[in-house]
Amino acid sequence: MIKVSEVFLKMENISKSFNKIKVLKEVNFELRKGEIHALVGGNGAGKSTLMKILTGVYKKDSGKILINGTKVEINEPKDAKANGIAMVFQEFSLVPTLTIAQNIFLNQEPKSRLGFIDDKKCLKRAQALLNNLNIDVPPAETIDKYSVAYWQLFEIAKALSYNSKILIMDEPTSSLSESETEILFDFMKQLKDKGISIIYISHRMEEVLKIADRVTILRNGENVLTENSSNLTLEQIIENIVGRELEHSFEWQKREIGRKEPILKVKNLNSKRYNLKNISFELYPGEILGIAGLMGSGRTEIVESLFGIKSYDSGEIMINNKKVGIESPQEALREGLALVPENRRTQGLILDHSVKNNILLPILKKLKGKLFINDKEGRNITEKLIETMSIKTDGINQKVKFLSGGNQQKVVIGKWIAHQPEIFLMDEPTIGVDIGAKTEIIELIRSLANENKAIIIISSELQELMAISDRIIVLKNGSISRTINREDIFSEEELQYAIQKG
Ligand SMILES: Nc1ncnc2c1ncn2[C@@H]1O[C@H](COP(=O)(O)OP(=O)(O)OP(=O)(O)O)[C@@H](O)[C@H]1O
Repeated sequence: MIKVSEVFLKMENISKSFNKIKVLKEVNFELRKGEIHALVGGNGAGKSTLMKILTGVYKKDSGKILINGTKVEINEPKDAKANGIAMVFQEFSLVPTLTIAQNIFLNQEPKSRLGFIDDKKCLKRAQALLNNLNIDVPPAETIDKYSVAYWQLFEIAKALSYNSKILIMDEPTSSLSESETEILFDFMKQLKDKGISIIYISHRMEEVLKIADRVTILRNGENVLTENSSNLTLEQIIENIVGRELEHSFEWQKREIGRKEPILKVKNLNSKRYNLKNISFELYPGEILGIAGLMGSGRTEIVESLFGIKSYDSGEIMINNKKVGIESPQEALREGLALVPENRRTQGLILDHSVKNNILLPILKKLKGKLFINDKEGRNITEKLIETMSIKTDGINQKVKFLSGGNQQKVVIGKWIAHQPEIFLMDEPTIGVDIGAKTEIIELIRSLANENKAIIIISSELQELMAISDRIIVLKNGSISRTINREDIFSEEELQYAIQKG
């Protein structure tokens, strides 16, 4: 066992500005050998920027970095790699059709003397690495046979393949189920015992308290606290992140819904390709319907089928008692649906466009005056949304790619709110969103429902699902195993049990 005390990495007085705006203000951060150190903070607090400086993606304006007491210069990614610093990517960079070994050594394949890729050497090295990490899988197998939790482990193995001593993990559990998270946490504890230090970025505070030895909180580019996690409570962490008491909470409120005529009826939806079996349910105006289930249970497939992204073999979708045959997102929009997708980077935003253009995109037609687009109205809508959703941006013309992850997510939601659909489909709408904004988004969804909008929400965060849903559909292997009124569920554990057992 490594004794967690030796300071391994020190970042001293790190400052960084973008366009004269200081996003890091003399930040100090320290990492011990064999330590799991959580780096937390609100959206735009500066976590990623600090880590991008450590990994050589951005250059710091001032401050210094020391490893084992010696000052190091990290000016580009290869300097970070040479100093044993590796980032585990949240958006997986693995290729499903390649083997575990090929994925681990992708772009750094062992070569034969003649310069060809040496598959045997690759397999042997992968086996040694996997053995060392106690990952019991055959390296010659393709990775598509494994669950996302294992993909995470392969990503970590890949990061460790060049002898990294510091691992940076950015929201690693956001697409993992509870049991998969356990697999990852056990693995992280093993790495810790091997003397590897982990910087753990997360917006899930219960997990932070569970896995981290110490916690550093950034707020508005400043380090406001570094403390042993055993000395901290959940409330203290949240208060320091937000800088004030939370305005809203995760408490469930019973809402009255007039269940006369459903706005949406789904009857016997089947899809062999996407493994959906006899999906039938109804959604009422003003209702928030939660969808719970494990990864791969068919949650995303249902909303994508409704939105015309995925096709289905048989079944019926009715909106306002009229049968619809939605075959594309454009048709779905016309029928009054909107989807906040799970993967905002590829499906939700045009990163090179401004906040304003992204928000106005779905309503451009509505804004078109006789000859030109009504710019003033567009600006007003955008400014109002930025304010109500507390989107942290330099202005309405800032390119979305320069916003922090959580603020990008708010833009995705904002753009569909501006569109004012009758039916909202939301797939993990608060992934990457900080705790303060999460409660605000929950409140916002409630107010949409109070305006009689109908909402379907998928979330793997049960606390969130319990806080917001009026009814919950539980999915198992592509079928609805149960539909439960929220008032009949008394604890998160009960819902967890229903999800696992069906
Ligand atoms: N390349 C850039 N150009 C301009 N501004 C930037 C750039 N990168 C980051 N910023 C700004 O710096 C601030 C800090 O962003 P950063 O991504 O570090 O936040 P974060 O704490 O990681 O947030 P999140 O939890 O949302 O991921 C934000 O206001 C962001 O808009």
